[in-house]
Amino acid sequence: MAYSGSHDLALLRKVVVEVVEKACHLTSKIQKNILHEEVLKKEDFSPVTIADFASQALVGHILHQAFPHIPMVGEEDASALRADPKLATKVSDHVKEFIADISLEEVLGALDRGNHPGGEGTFWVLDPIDGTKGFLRKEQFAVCLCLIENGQVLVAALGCPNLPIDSALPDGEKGCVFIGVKGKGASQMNISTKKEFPICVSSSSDASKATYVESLESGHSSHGRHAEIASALGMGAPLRMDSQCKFGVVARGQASLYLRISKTPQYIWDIAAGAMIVEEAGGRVTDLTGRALQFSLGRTVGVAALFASNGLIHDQVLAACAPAEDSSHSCFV
Ligand SMILES: Nc1ncnc2c1ncn2[C@@H]1O[C@H](COP(=O)(O)O)[C@@H](O)[C@H]1OP(=O)(O)O
Ligand SMILES: [Mg+2]
Ligand SMILES: [Mg+2]
Ligand SMILES: [Mg+2]
Repeated sequence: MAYSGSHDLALLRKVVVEVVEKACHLTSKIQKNILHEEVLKKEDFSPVTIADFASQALVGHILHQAFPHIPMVGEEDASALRADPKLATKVSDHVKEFIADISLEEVLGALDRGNHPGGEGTFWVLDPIDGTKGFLRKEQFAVCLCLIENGQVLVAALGCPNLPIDSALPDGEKGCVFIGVKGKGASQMNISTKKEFPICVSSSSDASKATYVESLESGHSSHGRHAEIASALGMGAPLRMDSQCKFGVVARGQASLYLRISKTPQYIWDIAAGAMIVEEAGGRVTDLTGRALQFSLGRTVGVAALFASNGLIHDQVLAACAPAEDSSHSCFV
């Protein structure tokens, strides 16, 4: 459906793509030589690195300069860095490679811009590195940014520095950005050449011939439950990869289904950008009962289990999910 609001979507798209590209360069550079002491554990034992902090500070600062009145929901904040001045300086030095005159206090302030609670209204949503575990394994990760207005994602970009540009050439050139604009479709851009082309989901309506994709980490979603659903549909083995790159892989038709059956409510920064890009590419993203995801509830989408498909096999997947699904997986609000 065409967007009829007051935002200049072309301008937003330009800024979003440019800032995600910058964050891809920054995080890729850090990924090459990341040190053990540059990785912290959060309260939930998940890792966070200087690259996550630097990426959020860079994106937060640039967006604030361009759109001072739009707040941001981001995964990270500056509290760990305020307690560790040495690490804070390292982060700041990385950001300075892109914004020469930024001060340490501005870096910390830009990081703390991620503390917005979400809900109704207009705000950015940023996951500065989605798939930090993949990032540390030197595998897939994504920089995920979108703008939400009253629960609708208007513009989204997924920067995937390590994803092969052509899925038929897994050892070929890597590094792409998936882009979605409300009502205008989705595209894939090559990070180094800037070449861009429209993408669309697969045209396969036979679930038994479809490829599905899931997290590489068995602790992030239930591989066992995914396998039961896949088996009911007659699907083969999954493709496993870290991060929202999985949404990109569905959006460009490389896989027809992304299953994410977790036990914890999903954060909007883990879902919103990728889900919108799949929808703009012609696919569908819902919870296991077929309800659309809600991005105006706060910092989570309220559900723990969801899937993205090419649309054509969506009802078949819903039917396969239905019999054994525990209702406690579906709603946390
Ligand atoms: N225990 C967990 N359960 C579900 N998701 C998690 C868990 N720990 C981290 N995540 C988040 O899951 C996403 C990665 O999922 P995947 O396994 O599909 O790559 C990331 O957003 C990651 O956060 P982060 O952004 O910090 O990497
Ligand atoms: Mg994290
Ligand atoms: Mg994430
Ligand atoms: Mg993250």
